[in-house]
Amino acid sequence: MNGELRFPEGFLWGTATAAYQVEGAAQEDGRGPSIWDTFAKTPGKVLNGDTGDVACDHYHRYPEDVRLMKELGMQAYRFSIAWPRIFPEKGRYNPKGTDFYKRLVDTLHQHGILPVATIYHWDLPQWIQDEGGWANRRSVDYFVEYANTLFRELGDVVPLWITHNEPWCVSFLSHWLGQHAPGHRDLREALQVAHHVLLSHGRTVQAYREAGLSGRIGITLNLTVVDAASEDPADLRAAQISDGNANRWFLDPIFRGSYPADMVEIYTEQAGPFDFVHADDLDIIRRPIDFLGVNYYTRSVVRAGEDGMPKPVPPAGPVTDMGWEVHPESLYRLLTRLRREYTGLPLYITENGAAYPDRVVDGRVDDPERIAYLRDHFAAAHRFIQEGGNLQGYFVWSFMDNFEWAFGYSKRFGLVYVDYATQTRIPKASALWYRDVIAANGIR
Ligand SMILES: OC[C@@H]1[C@@H](O)[C@H](O)[C@@H](O)c2nc(CNc3ccccc3)cn21
Repeated sequence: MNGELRFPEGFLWGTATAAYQVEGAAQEDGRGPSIWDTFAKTPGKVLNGDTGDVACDHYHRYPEDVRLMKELGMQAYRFSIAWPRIFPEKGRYNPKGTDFYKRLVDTLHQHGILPVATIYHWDLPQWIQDEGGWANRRSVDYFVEYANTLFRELGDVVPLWITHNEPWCVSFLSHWLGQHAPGHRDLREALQVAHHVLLSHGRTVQAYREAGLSGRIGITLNLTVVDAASEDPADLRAAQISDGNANRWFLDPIFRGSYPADMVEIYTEQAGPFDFVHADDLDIIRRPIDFLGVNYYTRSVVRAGEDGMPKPVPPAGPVTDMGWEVHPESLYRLLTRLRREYTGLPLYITENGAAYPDRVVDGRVDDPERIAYLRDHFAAAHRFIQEGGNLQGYFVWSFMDNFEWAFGYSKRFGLVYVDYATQTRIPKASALWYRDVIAANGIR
């Protein structure tokens, strides 16, 4: 059909969630507290004082949710595993925690849906934070013990593993900007956290190889395209610095085995010597992975501030309910850059989606903006594939509305609407549209 964009045979279409955002059951079956339980209960940190105590009650309703994924044609489901369910206290393994994920994965298999497990999606056990959290190098060993436990218990039923979701958010957003748990504002600590998270990634890739499992392992990075507000050299340099922080600080160690020199110079000046980087750390971090997960939502535009550092410029074009510019062409630009400058490995869009102020009218949720957003981003991905790009799958964020971190339940990213008062799920028009895209393996 004219104008139809078909994706390669075997292209993987899925959706994604994360444990703290959907599970609820915060104290069930031995789950211990995470830093997000602590953060959400701290006055002023999360809008309306919302918490993940109940969320979407996915812990109990996953059979219904998986059935709905199947009805909507989903081929894969990216979920995260809650570390505080597996090791609720120091040195205590909780098999009941693992049992939940065994039930979830078994249900996914029964419905022919591929399980994709994210080992860490921000819910650090509070007992580790009490020892300094990711800023303490000992967190690396705790993570490897946790990951090895998952490989032992779930390694033969989960084919795709993601070590970390968005090290940038775990480090800079949470320890420098202070917007996410634990809410610190210390650049040196953020750099130590970034390093230890990357080191734990490399150690876990090594552990996965040693476990001799037949699946694949990678990492998910939130990446963007940074444009300068003008051709003024100061704005161009500001964009370079912003790109260094957002993208190159993680891409370079993983794919080149070194931190970007321009950023090392800036950060050393601002935060002191990198004495937390040990001799063979970068060789561990750069251990070959099987795929790269890319979370893309928007591009950014920056100008130089008084100090020459990047300052965001408000979007000129259409934005989502998060205030993020809708810029699908930057997804194409990003993927093309990754292929040109970093890797020919398989790429997966492990998150892409949009929040809009969805409303139920006569039992239905019409979300034309989300359909347009997804269509345009699918088209950008298709253009990359047509030019030879090795994109192998796409996970829409999110399967259902859920706890949107510091925004609580005020932002709806789901393909499925959640009425939190009744826990009723209502597939939005975008879910029905996505079902047709998957069935056709393409867009019209
Ligand atoms: O904000 C939507 C999702 C969020 O719900 C996911 O848990 C998380 O993986 C996620 N990452 C981004 C993009 N990165 C980001 C940048 C600044 C603030 C928050 C997230 C968006 N999202």
